[in-house]
Amino acid sequence: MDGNVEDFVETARNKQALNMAEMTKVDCRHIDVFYDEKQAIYDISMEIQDRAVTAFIGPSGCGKSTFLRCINRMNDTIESASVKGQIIMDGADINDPSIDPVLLRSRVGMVFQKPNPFPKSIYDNIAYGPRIHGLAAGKSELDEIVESSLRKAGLWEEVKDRLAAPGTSLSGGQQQRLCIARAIAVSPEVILMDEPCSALDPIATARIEELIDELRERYCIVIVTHSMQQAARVSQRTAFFHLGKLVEYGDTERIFTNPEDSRTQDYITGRFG
Ligand SMILES: Nc1ncnc2c1ncn2[C@@H]1O[C@H](COP(=O)(O)OP(=O)(O)OP(=O)(O)O)[C@@H](O)[C@H]1O
Repeated sequence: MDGNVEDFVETARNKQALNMAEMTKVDCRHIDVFYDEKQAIYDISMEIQDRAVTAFIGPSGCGKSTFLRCINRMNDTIESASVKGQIIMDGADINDPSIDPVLLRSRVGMVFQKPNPFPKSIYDNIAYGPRIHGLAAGKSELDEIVESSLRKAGLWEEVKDRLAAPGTSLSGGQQQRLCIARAIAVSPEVILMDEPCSALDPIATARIEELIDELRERYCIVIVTHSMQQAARVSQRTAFFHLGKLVEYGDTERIFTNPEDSRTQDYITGRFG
């Protein structure tokens, strides 16, 4: 064998780490979405990796949010919307009639553009999901879930002495971290974020971006963003959408430095969009 045993073991560990990091979490196959007769998404297939951040970019109206909503069946809530194709998660198609969309949405959490805390206390915002899904056996377990979710969202130190205060009494950036903590509280596997920083100032945005970077070690994260800088800062993979089609998808660094398609190049250099 070339080299020493330590080198060999180290290489094997690195390979394993790489394989782990590159595992597919969500496999989207031939997705079409229609709003009544109008088609908004055309035959999109893509594999989204686990323990990584995938950014969806593209000009306004290209279908980023529509496609994102397919991943937790939020389009079911829009009467005119219909989705075709398969989305395989852990071996099962999430669109199969046997899948309960409410349970699915606890596995695939969502954070929206505008922070939307419930009109409840900070504590109850987090405790709500675990309560309805029966995730805590009693009060002390619920307290633990609330604390650990707030810690993971980087909010615990700021709110631990005011858990009974309304969620809406927090600043915009804190409210968005509260919504992230609420998503985390039901132990999701995937977190979808639809322009989560668009209502925040640069400091609150930086805090959320740091948080996304920490969370990617545990979750599969998909973020829709209009900010090229944000996509480049937080994601490992980037998908460029145009007119309802997936034009290009790959490692963020390559997409931003050496895109294959002229439409991607034009968009990232600000020539359109
Ligand atoms: N509820 C809806 N009913 C009918 N059409 C819709 C609905 N939501 C989106 N659309 C249409 O589907 C297309 C894709 O919209 P979508 O919001 O997914 O794009 P987007 O890339 O996320 O845009 P933006 O960056 O502006 O948020 C657009 O033509 C839009 O008008």
